[in-house]
Amino acid sequence: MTYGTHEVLTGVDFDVEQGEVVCLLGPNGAGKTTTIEVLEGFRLPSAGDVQVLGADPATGDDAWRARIGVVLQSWRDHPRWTPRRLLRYLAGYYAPWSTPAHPRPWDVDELLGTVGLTADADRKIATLSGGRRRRLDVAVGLIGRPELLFLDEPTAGFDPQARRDFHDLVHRLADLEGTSILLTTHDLGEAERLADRILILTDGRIVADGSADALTRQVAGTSEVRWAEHGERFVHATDEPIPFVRQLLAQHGDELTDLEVRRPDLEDTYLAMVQRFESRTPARHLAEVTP
Ligand SMILES: Nc1ncnc2c1ncn2[C@@H]1O[C@H](COP(=O)(O)OP(=O)(O)OP(=O)(O)O)[C@@H](O)[C@H]1O
Repeated sequence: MTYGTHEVLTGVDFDVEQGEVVCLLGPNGAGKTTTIEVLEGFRLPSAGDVQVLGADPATGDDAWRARIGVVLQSWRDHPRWTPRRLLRYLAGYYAPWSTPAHPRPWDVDELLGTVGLTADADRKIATLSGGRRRRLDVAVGLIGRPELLFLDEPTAGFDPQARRDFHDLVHRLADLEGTSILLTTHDLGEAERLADRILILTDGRIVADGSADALTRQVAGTSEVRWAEHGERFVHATDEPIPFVRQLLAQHGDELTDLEVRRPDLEDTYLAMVQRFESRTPARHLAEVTP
């Protein structure tokens, strides 16, 4: 994918299975939104092959579009309408595409309840807080009961309870309805909780693809052992935490008042992978210009 002469995506190759929750991670400007917009059919790719629900998004018709839900990173809503009116209006577009196997749209009252907007259903959208407007964005993405849902930073602005409720909703959609979900986020805890698979995009390429556990195992890093003894706290970095803890317990077991082993988590893994790739980039350029 290029914007003018600026190459933005150069190595993006992946499949998503039905019911899978895949999370696209990457630094600002890596190309996540561009990738999602190409898959949604909002942008025409400059080259390459894209199939979404069996069709090329560039030529997807209304029947194809009705099967897809989209929550954009920013969305211009209708400030003078109410959430209920907006959702009822949009719901009407999906009704013709309802089938016995896949009834559409979502019942508006039920959906308002699901995203926690019942109390705000009849307020003007302009008067809603940023987080509540974001919940409405999510409802707009869901109203057609999509088989495939694209979520671009869906929880930006959510309070902790709304975030937790949203995570439960994503699990329900994937596990109970078989909805496939591709989302971007900068919240690595969220990615770890939600994603069956994580793709890390850096500088237009996918540099890692796997479950949070598998990625963390790939970058087997140093663990930290923390303990407290006689009111004093200690920390020790080691690649072999188990022998170290065994020795610690054998020597000081009775005196320990606290003990914690912290293994590298997704955030450590993500930062290590992005740094590893970024530190390679200048070397690659150097190699290219060296005769
Ligand atoms: N309409 C556009 N015209 C020209 N360049 C663009 C356009 N949209 C995005 N870009 C460029 O493409 C690159 C990738 O942008 P994109 O928005 O896809 O990144 P992102 O990974 O989603 O970033 P963020 O995490 O900040 O949302 C950036 O260098 C950006 O400046």
